[in-house]
Amino acid sequence: LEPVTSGIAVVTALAASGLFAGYELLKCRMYECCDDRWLIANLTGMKTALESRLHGQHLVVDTTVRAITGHIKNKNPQKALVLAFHGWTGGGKNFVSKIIAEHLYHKGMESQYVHLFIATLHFPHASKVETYKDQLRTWIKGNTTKCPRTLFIFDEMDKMPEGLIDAIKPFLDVYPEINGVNYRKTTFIFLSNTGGNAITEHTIAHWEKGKRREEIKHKDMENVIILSAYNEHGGLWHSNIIEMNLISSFVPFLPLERKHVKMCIRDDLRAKNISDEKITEEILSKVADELQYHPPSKQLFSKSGCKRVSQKVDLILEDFDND
Ligand SMILES: Nc1ncnc2c1ncn2[C@@H]1O[C@H](COP(=O)(O)OP(=O)(O)OP(=O)(O)O)[C@@H](O)[C@H]1O
Repeated sequence: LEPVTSGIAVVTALAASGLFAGYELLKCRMYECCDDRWLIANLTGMKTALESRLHGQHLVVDTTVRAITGHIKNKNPQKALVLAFHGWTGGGKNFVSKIIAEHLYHKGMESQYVHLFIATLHFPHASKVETYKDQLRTWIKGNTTKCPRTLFIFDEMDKMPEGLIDAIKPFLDVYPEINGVNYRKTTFIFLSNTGGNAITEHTIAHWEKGKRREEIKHKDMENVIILSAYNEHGGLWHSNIIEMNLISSFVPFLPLERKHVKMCIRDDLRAKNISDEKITEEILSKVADELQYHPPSKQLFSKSGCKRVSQKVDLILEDFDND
């Protein structure tokens, strides 16, 4: 009887594992899994979307696309990808993060493999920095274990308790693995307003020399940002992550000019189903006039970038309804 019993056991085990594999396959068709079906890596689409939807940020498109493409295409990257987005409010840092998420994950920002931390929401008390450090390490470890290609976005880095981000330094370094977890395929994006003033000053100096905005080089701006991020108070202040060169790329967001604001206004009107023939230069100017520009003597850049555009457009939508 013995060979028969063991034979039955083998068949049962095989059937069970077959059933389980079938169930997993079916489950991953319907629900998000950490596989190629859901981790779409649409790099061409990402480039096209950034080129067509992001206005006035030539340095961002270039550096971001290159860094992400290099990291994703490398089957065995040496370390996690760490991008530091710096610039004034409303220049598109969150917007770009969203575009990246949408082209790397089928479910975009809704993906369970995309995590957004907002400093004032998740880490509001400087006195609790030690607790936050433990929570952050546990959270990142748990999520990277679930899916190695996870995206972590940290918004408001400038408002993050100082020293906190250094807790994740080992995850950003070149270790093959830490306690059995490999962090090298993860991507971290840090969003920050630090460096915004320095970027603006540099952009004004460039403009005063009569040069085109598109001639501003990433290399010049990168040094400007590193100094500001390290010396201005905020999450990266005197950070080991900068000292140890663990940031793969510092990405400068330039202050937006009136002409870029007008492009954002046009996008917003189109998104609100206003037809192109109704979007006149007069309308664009009318909305653009609602925003504030500086420096006072030159009125070059929108103080809030494109951030308040949608609200301002809402104010004139009634004019279209009455047409
Ligand atoms: N360069 C841009 N091109 C096109 N649209 C933009 C650009 N910058 C901002 N926008 C629009 O303005 C909105 C607000 O911008 P966003 O939240 O990305 O700015 P931010 O740089 O993250 O600001 P903050 O530093 O205040 O968080 C975006 O959702 C987008 O619609």
